[in-house]
Amino acid sequence: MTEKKAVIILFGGSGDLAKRKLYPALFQLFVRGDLQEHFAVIGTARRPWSDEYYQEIVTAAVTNLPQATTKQVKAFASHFYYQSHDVTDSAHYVTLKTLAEKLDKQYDIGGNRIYYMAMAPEFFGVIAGHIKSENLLTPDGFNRLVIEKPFGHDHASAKELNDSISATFDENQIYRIDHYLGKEMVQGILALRFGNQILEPLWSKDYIDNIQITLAEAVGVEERAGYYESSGALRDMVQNHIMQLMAYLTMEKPDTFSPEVVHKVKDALFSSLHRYTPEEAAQNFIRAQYVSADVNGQTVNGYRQEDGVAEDSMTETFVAGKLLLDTPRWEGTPIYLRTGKRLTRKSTQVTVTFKPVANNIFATDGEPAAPNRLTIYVEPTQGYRLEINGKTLGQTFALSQESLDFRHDDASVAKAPEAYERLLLDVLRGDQTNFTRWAELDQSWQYVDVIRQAWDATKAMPTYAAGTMGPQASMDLLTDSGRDWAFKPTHIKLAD
Ligand SMILES: NC(=O)C1=CN([C@@H]2O[C@H](COP(=O)(O)OP(=O)(O)OC[C@H]3O[C@@H](n4cnc5c(N)ncnc54)[C@H](OP(=O)(O)O)[C@@H]3O)[C@@H](O)[C@H]2O)C=CC1
Ligand SMILES: O=C1O[C@H](COP(=O)(O)O)[C@@H](O)[C@H](O)[C@H]1O
Repeated sequence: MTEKKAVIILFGGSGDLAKRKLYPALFQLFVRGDLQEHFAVIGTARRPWSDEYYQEIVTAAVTNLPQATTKQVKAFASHFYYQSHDVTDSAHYVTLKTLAEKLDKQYDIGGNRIYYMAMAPEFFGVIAGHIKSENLLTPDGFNRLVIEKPFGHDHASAKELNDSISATFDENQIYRIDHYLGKEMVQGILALRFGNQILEPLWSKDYIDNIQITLAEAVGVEERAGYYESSGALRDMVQNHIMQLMAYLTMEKPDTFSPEVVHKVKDALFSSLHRYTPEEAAQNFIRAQYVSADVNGQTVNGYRQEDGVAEDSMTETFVAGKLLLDTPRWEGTPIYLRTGKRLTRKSTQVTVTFKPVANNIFATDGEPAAPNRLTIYVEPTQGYRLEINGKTLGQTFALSQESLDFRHDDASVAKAPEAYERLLLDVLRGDQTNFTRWAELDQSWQYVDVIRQAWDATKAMPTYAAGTMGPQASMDLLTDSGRDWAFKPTHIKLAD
């Protein structure tokens, strides 16, 4: 493995994301040797911390990780420096530049810079503007911008944001994070699709009846009402994570596995989203909000009773919908998606239901054979299950459903890199495959805006009881065409 070199300037160094995700991910890269001697992190935020205090914060964030030894943690934390900095004040960028140059020399980095925006999105454009106006970009090595979600609030604000960062960074320097793209089993969709001759030729409307994507969460809004109230499930989960999963499930096969080619086929896929009129969107996408319920003997708050949520909040905590693609491969094949908070249990999974065999010669009553079904378990379980028909044991010839199951074991899952670790390594390596591009967001925001527009035209906010899999209307989306959600958990598990 070649050691990676960079000065990482982290805007929002005292924030929750930095402490919970970024420091642990960087530490794992350090332990694995991807980062060794030639890196430095400059954390910035307004609070007046010293380098020593900042290093204590970083130490606390990584000290309890399973692989952490005191020696390693100390060596790791010594690479961290702090600058008190208000991102709106251009004078601070001058000192930031000087410090970055000093550390570049000290650690023999060669001019590489990563600018990580772990702050509220309203600051993204301001920071990018100052990086340019105060000449922070280095001519010698690489300059890469990592930008957190949410990337905009709607199409107009996403475009405005994109224009503002694009005034400083080229598209090939921008790494827009969608942490689902860093998940093992999301990346595994590509392996499954394009690495198996038994699947690849069947992956189309000719053989597949429907695809279902579920991102179910057991938790409620937690402490994030401030953000979630203005977001809701459609913007928080559908526009980004679900759309990305959908693209990996349905895009054409890239000729090579390179970022440019993967993005080219993804761009084409996003351009083929079948756009609904607002009336069609209202029929094909439903929303709802969770209400209080007794779950496993405990009363669980409804969304409107959560801290920071308005009593008359019109924010949806659940979305289900039917999406169509205008491509020869998928014309007419429904892709059902749903996501929500306070559902029966945490589970991200995909189910691909194949069409039943034509002319079931084993049926005496003309009944079709059960359809084959492939389930991809993304999280917390990670693995696959293929349901097939076999002969029922015994004398009479009848079909019975059997399954081929594979699960990654817990120990291997625990050892595998976490999403942020994978993505940070990709940034260090300069691999943009697992990041989103503007062309995709351009399309997905336009798609989602129509749904929002349709919902905003009505005052109705349907509800579902906490601990269930959403409202009846979500089931009706499928039952109307004789289908059913494949994932129907019964045992409620609100805490993981
Ligand atoms: N937390 C999470 O799990 C996730 C977060 N994200 C995204 O990551 C980003 C950061 O989120 P999160 O860490 O939770 O947010 P926090 O509110 O915890 O952190 C915000 C950071 O910004 C700093 N800050 C605020 N205003 C200024 C300013 N004017 N100048 C300089 N620094 C400032 C704060 O420090 P100070 O107050 O000292 O200035 C703090 O370090 C957001 O875009 C969020 O949507 C995405 C996915 C998950
Ligand atoms: O981006 C987000 O994702 C989380 C769910 O992520 P997961 O990795 O736990 O599946 C969600 O809770 C949050 O609301 C959203 O902002």
